[in-house]
Amino acid sequence: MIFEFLTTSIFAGIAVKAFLKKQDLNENDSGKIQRIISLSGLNVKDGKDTLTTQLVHKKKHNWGWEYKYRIPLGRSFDDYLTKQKIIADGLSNRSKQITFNDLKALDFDDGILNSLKSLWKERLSESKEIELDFDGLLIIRVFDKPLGKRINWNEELLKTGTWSVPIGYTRNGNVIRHDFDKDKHLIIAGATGYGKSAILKLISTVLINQQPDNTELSLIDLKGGSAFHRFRNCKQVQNYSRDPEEAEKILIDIQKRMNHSFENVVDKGFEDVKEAKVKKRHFVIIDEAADLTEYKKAMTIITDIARRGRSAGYYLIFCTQYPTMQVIPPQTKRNIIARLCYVVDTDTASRVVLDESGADKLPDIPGRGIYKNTVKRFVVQSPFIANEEIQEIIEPYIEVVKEEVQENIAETKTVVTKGRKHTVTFEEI
Ligand SMILES: Nc1ncnc2c1ncn2[C@@H]1O[C@H](COP(=O)(O)OP(=O)(O)OP(=O)(O)O)[C@@H](O)[C@H]1O
Repeated sequence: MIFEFLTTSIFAGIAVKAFLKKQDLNENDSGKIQRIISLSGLNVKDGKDTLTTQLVHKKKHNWGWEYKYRIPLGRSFDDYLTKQKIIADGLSNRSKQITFNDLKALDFDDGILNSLKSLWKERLSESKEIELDFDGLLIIRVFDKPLGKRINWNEELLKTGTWSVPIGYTRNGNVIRHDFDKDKHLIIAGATGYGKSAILKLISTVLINQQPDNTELSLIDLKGGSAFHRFRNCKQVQNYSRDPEEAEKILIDIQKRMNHSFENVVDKGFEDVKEAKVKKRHFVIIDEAADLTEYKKAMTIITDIARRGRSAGYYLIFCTQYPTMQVIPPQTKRNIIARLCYVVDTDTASRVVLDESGADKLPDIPGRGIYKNTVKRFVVQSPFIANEEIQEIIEPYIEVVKEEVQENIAETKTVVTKGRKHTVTFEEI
């Protein structure tokens, strides 16, 4: 009884203190931001005067705070973007916010002290996330909670019968989707290890599941890895290659078939396959596109698919770790409006992919990216699908062809014919 009274009082005390502290911290963020901005050299000297960044407005939202500042003459929004990480780190500086909900969510399997200690440690290492924007005033959004570092795949993300695939979750829990029939091709970029292959596998799995009879895939995996390997025998996969020379031949063939589709659709007066009520869609997925830059014919065909494939139902998913003008030629880029950019090393790389800075300022989290389509721009955390989950979803569509494998195990032989793999006894052969 006494123990219960004591623990309840301690928790209530901590919660009230945390709440007050949080209010105080948040209220103070505008001033703190101004200080960080001044200290990072963004004030402007004008004769004897020093022009500073002036707070004009601040507003509390359910996700955090939005501050608006007037920037001094002589400074541009880009100057502030270059300081985004400094501002975020300054605000994260040892912010210890324990809320009542955190306490409620604790399980005490490890004992009260250990549970509190690990919660405290978690809060200390948690960093605040911010976003910068500009609408004539500098807008700084400070989020109460960071976006999840890993959001696992769940089957509710599937939309059977559509060409819409999940790209990521926003901070308010909305799922952002890329609809290939609407937004058509997609460029995916990001530094090594930030989730490009993971999202390509997710997209392939979702397309196979949602439209098993209408999806056609050409998987070109030039990274020398094995990202697409498990898909190679799916009935939807028409081409699979890990070699650039072979990839070029595949692209030549795809172009011929695209021309045929183009004649059937556009030359007959339809705007695109959707209007012509053609059901099939062909996805050309290239990872890593930089390895094709030496292959001029392949690059020309890629540009052609980007330009005419949108009507013909030939959609390009163009993935690279090296976003430069050589790898993503301007003619290709012009025809691929939707972009997904994970963390990149430089401002220039971010601009090549998104036409704006920002992906270089994302926190170092795999799966964290900026997705832009014709309408909007979102910071997202892509869902992560494990290989076992992929296998389970694609298993019904795996066919093995033209191989005959002999296994001298007992008196059986595994026969692989067009269709499913099955095991028979020697007498049956
Ligand atoms: N959406 C995600 N959420 C959480 N973790 C992820 C996500 N995507 C990838 N990861 C983690 O990052 C690792 C690397 O991801 P991935 O192989 O997709 O990177 P990549 O960008 O393709 O790298 P590279 O170009 O070097 O092949 C994965 O093994 C996984 O552990």
